[in-house]
Amino acid sequence: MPVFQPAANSPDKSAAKSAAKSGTNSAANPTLSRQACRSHLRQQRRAIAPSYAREAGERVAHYLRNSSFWSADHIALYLANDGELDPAVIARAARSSGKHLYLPVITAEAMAFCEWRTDEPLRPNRFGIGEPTGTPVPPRDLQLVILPTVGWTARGFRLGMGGGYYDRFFGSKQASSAKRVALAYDCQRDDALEQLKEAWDQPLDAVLTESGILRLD
Ligand SMILES: Nc1nc2c(c(=O)[nH]1)N(C=O)[C@@H](CNc1ccc(C(=O)N[C@@H](CCC(=O)O)C(=O)O)cc1)CN2
Ligand SMILES: Nc1ncnc2c1ncn2[C@@H]1O[C@H](COP(=O)(O)OP(=O)(O)OP(=O)(O)O)[C@@H](O)[C@H]1O
Repeated sequence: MPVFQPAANSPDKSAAKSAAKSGTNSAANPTLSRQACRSHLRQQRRAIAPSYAREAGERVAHYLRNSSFWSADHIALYLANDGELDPAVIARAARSSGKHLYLPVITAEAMAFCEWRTDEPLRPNRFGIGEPTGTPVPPRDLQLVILPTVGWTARGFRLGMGGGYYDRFFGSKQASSAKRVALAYDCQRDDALEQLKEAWDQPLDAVLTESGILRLD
């Protein structure tokens, strides 16, 4: 049985601070800093043991089902890639409760969500992640969006893969009013990432990890 502990997150081990030490975290070049932090945090994420990952997937489904976020009937999530915390158990629980699920579908810059029907064949996007082939759902129809995460802070800042897809989705004119819950491991928390915040970064409603739900309201 894996042991679950709060993130070992001493300031010196933080991705943002180590990027600073290696000279990549200059305020003059926030893009480079983000890249350095992403690379460090993604490496850490990929190193998580499969048994820990499985238990974490069960735990986050348990926490979510016991939260007010579970009242949503239209839920966007993602197919795990690159060591991301896998929402598969959440997806199974949602399907057996009769909820509608949606997956991201990307074009060059934009992202929409299409319904993910049971047993529907998916088409890989340019990153090799499967996508449904139907019509995009109007963003206002989504009630809960579970976001893939590279890094997060206790104040609700999220660092993603760097495409800016989720920020553009939530920042767009027909913006979705869906609740935004980042799904991540405790070890992806690095409060020093706050320094990298930009005007376009969209706030989260909560962060869901193997330890519980951190609400940000
Ligand atoms: N599971 C999952 N689905 C998602 C996202 C995500 O972060 N996770 N996205 C969140 O926005 C969108 C896709 N964005 C992505 C951006 C970069 C890479 C990626 O693997 N990049 C490679 C470089 C590959 C290349 O340049 O061809 C890399 O950084 O190693 C994957 C997904 C929509 N779907
Ligand atoms: N609302 C927006 N309008 C225009 N450009 C944006 C917007 N949001 C993000 N971008 C662009 O997208 C790029 C990547 O953004 P960012 O580093 O925040 O991505 P991310 O949140 O890590 O990625 P993702 O959401 O795809 O996982 C930024 O450099 C910025 O130029």
